[in-house]
Amino acid sequence: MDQPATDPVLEVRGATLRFGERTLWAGLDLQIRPGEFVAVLGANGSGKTSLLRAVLGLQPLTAGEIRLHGDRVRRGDRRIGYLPQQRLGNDGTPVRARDLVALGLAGHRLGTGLPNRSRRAAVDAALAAVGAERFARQPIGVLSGGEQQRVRVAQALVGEPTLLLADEPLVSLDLSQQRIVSELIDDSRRRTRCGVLFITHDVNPVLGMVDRVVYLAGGQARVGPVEEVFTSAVLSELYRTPVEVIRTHGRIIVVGAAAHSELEHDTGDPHDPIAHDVHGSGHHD
Ligand SMILES: Nc1ncnc2c1ncn2[C@@H]1O[C@H](COP(=O)(O)OP(=O)(O)OP(=O)(O)O)[C@@H](O)[C@H]1O
Repeated sequence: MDQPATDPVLEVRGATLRFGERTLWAGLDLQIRPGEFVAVLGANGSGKTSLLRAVLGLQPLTAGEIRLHGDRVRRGDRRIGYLPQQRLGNDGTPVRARDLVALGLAGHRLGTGLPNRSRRAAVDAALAAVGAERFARQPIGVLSGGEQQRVRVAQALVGEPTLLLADEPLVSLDLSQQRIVSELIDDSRRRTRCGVLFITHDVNPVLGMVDRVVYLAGGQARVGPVEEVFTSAVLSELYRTPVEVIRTHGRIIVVGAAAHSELEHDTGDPHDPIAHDVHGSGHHD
């Protein structure tokens, strides 16, 4: 990492989130520096989206604090680009891809402070960066899932955020589209030096890209490089049940031996809930 740019973009200190008796995560410490790519993993309901909502200033913590460039997080901070969990498909909305990207400038200094020509140039550059020029004038609903997701990446990045939050951007995409979208985000963070916090059910599509992972399970969190967190010992401790981590053909497979209380409510796969969750083959909600 370049020396002058080492001040963290995001600092999470001692963050704890409880809903009633239930602790989603406790004592979470995490720093993201410019250009760092951090993936958030964990079973369904482990609190991944809640963590992103806390960073967005939408979810108050039970304890601890979250700072963005040293400031306490607050709603609507334009230094954050947000790629929400998407609903793909044609909802009949006639909004064109480039209009959606332009919405990423709404309320932004680039959106209000610049002449139209500069705004158009910013949108064009964002579309070009994700290779979406070809379908920029088409209604978003007619695009493929991967194309839609490229447009959403452009929308999240057009305001030049210093932190990109992505909530399961690979879900519903086939393997080649997963690769395209994750590489786009990887290229963007290298080019713009934005930090990335990226939720994914499956670590494999981002294996060669992520600097560190945050693994949430059993009310606990582990933060570290993939090779330190994805071990049978660490995941068995987090899940409080024997879990086997297998590396084969450059992929990581996590096999859970038994059901776990945290997973009972919604995995839909009573035989192998952890493997199901980690590999994201059957996303819910
Ligand atoms: N405001 C709230 N009040 C009470 N419970 C909540 C609230 N927000 C979230 N929860 C609960 O916290 C748990 C974690 O939710 P969250 O969406 O963060 O999990 P997740 O890890 O993103 O799950 P998934 O992988 O299923 O998307 C869920 O059981 C959810 O119902």
